[in-house]
Amino acid sequence: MLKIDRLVKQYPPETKVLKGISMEVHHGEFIGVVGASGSGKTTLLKCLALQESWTSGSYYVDGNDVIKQNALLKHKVKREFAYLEQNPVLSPNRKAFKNVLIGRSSQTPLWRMATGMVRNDDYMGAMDTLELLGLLDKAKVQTGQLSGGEKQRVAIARALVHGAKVILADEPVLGLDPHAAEDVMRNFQSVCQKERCTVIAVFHQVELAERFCTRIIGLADGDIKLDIHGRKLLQSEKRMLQL
Ligand SMILES: Nc1ncnc2c1ncn2[C@@H]1O[C@H](COP(=O)(O)OP(=O)(O)OP(=O)(O)O)[C@@H](O)[C@H]1O
Repeated sequence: MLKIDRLVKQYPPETKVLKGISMEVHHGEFIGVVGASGSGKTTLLKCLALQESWTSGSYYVDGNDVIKQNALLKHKVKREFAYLEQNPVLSPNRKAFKNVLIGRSSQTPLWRMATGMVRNDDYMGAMDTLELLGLLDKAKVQTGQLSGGEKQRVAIARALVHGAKVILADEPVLGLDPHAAEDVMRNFQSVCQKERCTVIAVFHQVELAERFCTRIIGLADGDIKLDIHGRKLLQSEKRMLQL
């Protein structure tokens, strides 16, 4: 479904952060990206989400060359891919479902955004997604009053609500205690399985990637140094990735 061929990302004047990443991603995979701080994990996700330009390389989505083709295809990719940023910003004074609705804003006419009049479909979509994430009972609670794990699930719901096929999540459980992180990950995984999403997620904690991902990619110094399926990392592999 995704084919990345020799992706190079260089920031001016000459900081080469990604040095020629090649990989294929198949439909339904749940990939964990691990690596030491500064290895290029966030940059990789941003390039895949087209939030960052590519210095060079080819990118095929369902066989279409995204880099070379027209703006329409880029727009389609951006719409069908959800990018869940590190530390997502939520409005604490809005109810949880209103924060989720922001995820549908690209499909909402301006006048509705301005007047706050929500279409029934949008409302139902937000509530359905919150239910899938086990948060229906908190849908009308002010977001600022939710726990860290609940806020994280609101952010995930916001990313999911526009029916994304591919989810690119940067540290989806950042800052949560192990118990809450496990809970959020379990929800996240089951929703993605149910909705048949493909996921690429960055993790600081290798154990979470080992527990929830079907495949683990290890980055070091801007390149893929490890690509394993269905098993834990060996101690020697952790040392190589400086984890
Ligand atoms: N906009 C930018 N301009 C210049 N250099 C950048 C920019 N963004 C990132 N970098 C550099 O690219 C390198 C990789 O950054 P990136 O955020 O991708 O790493 P990471 O593996 O996600 O790190 P962490 O685990 O600490 O979040 C870092 O050395 C960083 O300083």
